[in-house]
Amino acid sequence: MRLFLLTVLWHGRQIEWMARLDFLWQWQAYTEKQEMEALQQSNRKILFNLLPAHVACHFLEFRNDIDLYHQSYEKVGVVFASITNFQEFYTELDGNNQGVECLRLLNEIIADFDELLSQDQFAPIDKIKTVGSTYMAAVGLLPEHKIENPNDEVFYISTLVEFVLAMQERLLAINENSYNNFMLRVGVNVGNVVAGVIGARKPQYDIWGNTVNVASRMESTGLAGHVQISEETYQVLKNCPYEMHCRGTVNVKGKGKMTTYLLVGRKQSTTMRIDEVQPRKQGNMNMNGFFLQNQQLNMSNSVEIPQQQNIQNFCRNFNEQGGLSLSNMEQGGERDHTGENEPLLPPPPLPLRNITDVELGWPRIAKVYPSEREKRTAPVKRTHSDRVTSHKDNYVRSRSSKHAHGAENSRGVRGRVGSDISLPPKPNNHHGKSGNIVQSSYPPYDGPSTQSMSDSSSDESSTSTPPPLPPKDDCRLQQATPKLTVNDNHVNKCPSNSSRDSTKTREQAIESPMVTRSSTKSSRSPSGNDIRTDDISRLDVQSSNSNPGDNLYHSPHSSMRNSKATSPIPGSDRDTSDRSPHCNNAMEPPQASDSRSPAGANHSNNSSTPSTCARKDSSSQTDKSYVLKGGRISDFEREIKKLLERQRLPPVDELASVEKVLSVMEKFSNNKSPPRRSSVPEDSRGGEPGPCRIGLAALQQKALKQQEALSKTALGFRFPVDVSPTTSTSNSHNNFFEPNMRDLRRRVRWNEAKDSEYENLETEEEYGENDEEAEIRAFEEEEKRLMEKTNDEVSQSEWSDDDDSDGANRNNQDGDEESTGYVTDDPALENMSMTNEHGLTDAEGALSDVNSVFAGDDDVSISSRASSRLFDLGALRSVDSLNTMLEDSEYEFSDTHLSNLRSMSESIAKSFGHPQTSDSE
Ligand SMILES: Nc1ncnc2c1ncn2[C@@H]1O[C@H](COP(=O)(O)OP(=O)(O)OP(=O)(O)O)[C@@H](O)[C@H]1O
Repeated sequence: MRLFLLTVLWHGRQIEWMARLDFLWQWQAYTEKQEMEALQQSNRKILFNLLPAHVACHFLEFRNDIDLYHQSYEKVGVVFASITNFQEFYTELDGNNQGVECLRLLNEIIADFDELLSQDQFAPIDKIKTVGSTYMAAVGLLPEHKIENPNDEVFYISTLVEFVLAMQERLLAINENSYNNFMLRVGVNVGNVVAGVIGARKPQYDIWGNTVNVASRMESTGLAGHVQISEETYQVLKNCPYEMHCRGTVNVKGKGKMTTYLLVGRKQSTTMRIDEVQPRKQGNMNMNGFFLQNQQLNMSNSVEIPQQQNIQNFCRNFNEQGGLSLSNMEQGGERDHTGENEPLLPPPPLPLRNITDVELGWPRIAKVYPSEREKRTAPVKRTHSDRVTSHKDNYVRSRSSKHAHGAENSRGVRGRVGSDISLPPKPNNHHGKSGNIVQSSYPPYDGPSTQSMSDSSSDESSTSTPPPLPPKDDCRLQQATPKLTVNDNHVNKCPSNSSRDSTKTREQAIESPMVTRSSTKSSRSPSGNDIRTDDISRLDVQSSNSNPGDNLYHSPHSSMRNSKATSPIPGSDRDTSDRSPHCNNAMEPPQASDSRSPAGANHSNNSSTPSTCARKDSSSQTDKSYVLKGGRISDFEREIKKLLERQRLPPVDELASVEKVLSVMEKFSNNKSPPRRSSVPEDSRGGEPGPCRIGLAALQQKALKQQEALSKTALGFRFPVDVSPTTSTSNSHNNFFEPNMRDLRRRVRWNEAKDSEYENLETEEEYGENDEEAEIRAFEEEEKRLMEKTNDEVSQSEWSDDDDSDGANRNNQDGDEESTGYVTDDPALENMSMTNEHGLTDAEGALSDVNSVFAGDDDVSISSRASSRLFDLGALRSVDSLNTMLEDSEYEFSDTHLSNLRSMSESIAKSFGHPQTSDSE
């Protein structure tokens, strides 16, 4: 009994042990099977990734078949797409991990292209490989998407083109996110190929043949950003809604000259609504049905890896039924990709190849294809974006957030195919411009504003098209218009006014910042604005009686006061005549107008010692003045002093005559002015010479004398007497001013550099007399400079034709001469100083001479006034302001005189050179 019990116990233990062992074996077998299946799945994935499904099935079925797998195709579309400038982008540096970062970006680009293939519409396309940055794909290789008739050919080749355009869009999106400018150069060809798999290890599926070679040549000989197609491809696509242009003959290596075409993009008219497609349906086949069929096919075919299906059954079905079909896919359980709500429309299971050209209405096929949004209603499928790194995902997400073609929507967004189909394709402007990728990658030119242009063009006073200057120049360009209008009399007090009131500034006319600031119509004093008969008469009388040198150093202070005073103080001029120029230049501290003593006393004080001037720099106005003059007053003053001493100036009275000034002016102008003879006598207007013409006559006589002596002229230096009222026409104005427009524009540009200097003076109400005082100093400074220049010329005893060149040489020789910032491309003007950094321009000074003549101060003669620029700043006017003044005045100034005055001013402005200022000296 005891033995029996032991036996039973031992047997039970044996059974338990066997059971346990069996369990372990079974568990081990199970786990190993699971692992094997997982590995098998993985291998299948890899295989189906490496090879097309049908080729993979071939190798899975005939594992031991080592023969070459090959298959010939009659029609295949081949595309080569190369990122042309990736080589420039790729660099192996430490900063980019020896080029890894560059490759990372390339990988993302290629992955994006691959991702396109996961879209249903591009299911017929088979990626072949990538060679560097060249993407190679083909259509018509898959058994279910063979091109067997012309209709298929159009359809599939167009699909290939759509894929190319989608690639371009993707690349454009990548460029926008990566701040690159990658461009795609694409070549497409159609023809027969041989496909096969090469290699026992790492087998590679490839296609060969002349078609492939030509496609590659289309790419290599193509243009960046364009799609070059062969003649054969064009014949296929010629009825498709693509914009194609014949490029001509391209010399292809090994092929000779080939006619190629550039496929620019889709035609805009291809944006077709679904209701436009409906009439194209025939029988029970309509576009919706066609589309649905393709949807189903594509969705099925897109699942290249039959993971849930026995591979042998899959391959058997595949081979028996001639490839993937809808039924195959349905049997294979791939229908779940369509979703339960998908097939709302009756699915017409007609084969695609039965669709005729008319049925397809191909030109619409590409657009009838679901838009990107519709495509994303496709079955959920892991795309490349799911497999790439998180960086890639972030990149794609960020890009998708900016573009409608984001990658997120392609995942997990399931929709009703029928409803999607029934909806018209989403208008895709991006597609519409896809052919212009290059163009669209650049921002549109933002030209000048319409307002600005219209304003400029509408200004009838403009006689020449202004160059594309900044808008700020507009108002200044207008000032150069020869036609004097009432609006021209508005004064551009300072550039800042331009920004404040653009409308007004366009009407502003300035000759120079200095002149115009003092020639405000509204602020002009009556004495300054109106030329009275008695004033002119006194001018004329004084021109013949007064000593021209008396007022050489007449301070503008006194001039200003004299102009305002009913009775001038001649003594003041003499008091200031021997004054040191230091006190007369722009650095002289201004004094409050209300606190000024009478002119003579004041100037006596000022002229006492130069140090007196310096001691008066305590006022805020003085500080402002210093700022205005760039803080270089002392240098300029010192230089003038040196120059005067060095050149041993002749007596100032000799230089102060109007003849000298005119000769200087004419001499400068003669170098550039065309010969102009004054054929009109002073009294050409008939009747008695008006008081105003008395002043002019004085100038004319002087000028005529010089003109007769000098045969050379340039630039149309014209004296007031030059044109009679009867011969004065607008043409004469234009003829004269047109050559000067460029100079004036240059001058305007230069004046812009001084804008900031005048901003503080723009408000006359705020600064009041300070502006005038600053101008007074500026004119005094200019006076000295002009005197210095005159002395230089006088020291040569005779004017020579190469004055300008001499002046230019002098300027050039002074290496320490400061740049004025004036830039010109005109060699003749290169060395011609238009402005003085510290003060007025020469032209302004000369213009002030003319103004002084018209201002007609009683206490000074014309000659002295002209030479020493003793003029009232209140009376200092631009030609435009003179025009207004004359229009309002009782005197009948002809337009001719005005134009001549203006011409003279312009000529002077063009003729005088820079002052030679030097820090080193
Ligand atoms: N299967 C292919 N994959 C990639 N490129 C190909 C393929 N077949 C041809 N090409 C490319 O097509 C181009 C034309 O080839 P082809 O045989 O006509 O001239 P080739 O003398 O070989 O070209 P190359 O002088 O550029 O080497 C070649 O640059 C080649 O790289």
